[in-house]
Amino acid sequence: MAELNFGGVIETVMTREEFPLEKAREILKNETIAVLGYGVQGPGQACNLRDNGFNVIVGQRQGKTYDKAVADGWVPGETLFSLEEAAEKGTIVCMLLSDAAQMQLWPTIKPYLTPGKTLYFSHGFAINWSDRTGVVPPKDIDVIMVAPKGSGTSLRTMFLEGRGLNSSYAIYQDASGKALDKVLAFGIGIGSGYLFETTFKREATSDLTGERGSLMGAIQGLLLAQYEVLRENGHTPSEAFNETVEELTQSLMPLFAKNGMDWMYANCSTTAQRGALDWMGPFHDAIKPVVQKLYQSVVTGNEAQISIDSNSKPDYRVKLEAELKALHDSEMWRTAETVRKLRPENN
Ligand SMILES: NC(=O)c1ccc[n+]([C@@H]2O[C@H](COP(=O)([O-])OP(=O)(O)OC[C@H]3O[C@@H](n4cnc5c(N)ncnc54)[C@H](O)[C@@H]3O)[C@@H](O)[C@H]2O)c1
Ligand SMILES: CC(C)(O)[C@@H](O)C(=O)O
Ligand SMILES: [Mg+2]
Ligand SMILES: [Mg+2]
Repeated sequence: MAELNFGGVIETVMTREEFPLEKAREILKNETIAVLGYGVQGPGQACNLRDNGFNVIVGQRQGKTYDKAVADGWVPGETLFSLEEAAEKGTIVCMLLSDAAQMQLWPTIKPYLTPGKTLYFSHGFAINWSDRTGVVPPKDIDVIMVAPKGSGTSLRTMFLEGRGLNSSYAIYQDASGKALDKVLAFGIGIGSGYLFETTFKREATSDLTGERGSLMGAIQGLLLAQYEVLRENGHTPSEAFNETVEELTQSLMPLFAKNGMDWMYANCSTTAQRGALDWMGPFHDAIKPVVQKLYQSVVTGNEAQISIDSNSKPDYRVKLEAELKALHDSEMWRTAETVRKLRPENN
């Protein structure tokens, strides 16, 4: 594994050069990979593995996502089964059900986890909060994780573009003595670029913090606050949206994605640089206590419990869809629809 310097801290990283696809195929050549769940990660991982030449089957309950699996070329009775049938046939059983469903269906899946099999996750949730989820694997199986650092949709589109999404990996149980080779082969098989070492606990807590924080929750909170202030002070929707979101995603984010924050700053006016450098402090100081509160809520298991409780309610989907519709129907995101149409490439 490569030893890389991350801002002065050395970490080990597995690269595709060191662990080529041929090696991954060789390691997993006798395995049947059963992907349980065909929501967001399921399709990304199952299709990438299939395209990379692995032996993959899908387990999915009947309904909309079952039909999506058929449309993606999975054949009922050959490569597409019920959850129970797939868990029985699979030698690597992949828990790509929603985190709440992994907990609910654990008593159904567990009997199929016979000695010598491997249980695979893409999140540390079920294992790290096993006191709340009840997911306690038998001792005579391997338990591994590859957690792509991004949406399953991006995992698939980046794979099709010849790119790769980086993932972290961890081993919870190594009954076979071969779990490391297996987890690395799996990570390369699903199309990861680089594989970062972690633990189930670190992945679970950092992932929940990230998605509640800067990746999703905090970004929407910040953008909305600025949009509202601009609107309350007489700016038009298009102006408020352009100065809050459109310029960020279209012009500035690609700059700092490519060459870092200083590069983005260097490509803006001295007026912008002075003001941004002055105001990053007050923003940091206002937000850090909120991030600290969030991290405590994650690490104590409170966030996991909220997720378990809400996801287990029968009207969960209906309520979630209503909340997402309210976001969609808000002035800010309706403005976004019109602004997106005005991108020259969309005309
Ligand atoms: N969404 C992502 O891109 C992403 C990224 C990284 C890691 N993960 C992790 O990957 C795993 C899968 O996440 P996801 O977002 O793809 O899940 P999801 O919410 O899209 O659900 C996956 C599948 O679970 C099935 N399911 C839900 N409830 C069920 C039930 N009661 N009975 C039977 N089937 C049921 C659904 O039919 C669906 O096909 C999770 O551990 C998640 O934390 C997800
Ligand atoms: C894609 C994310 C946000 O990184 C993932 O953690 C998820 O839960 O969907
Ligand atoms: Mg997550
Ligand atoms: Mg994540």
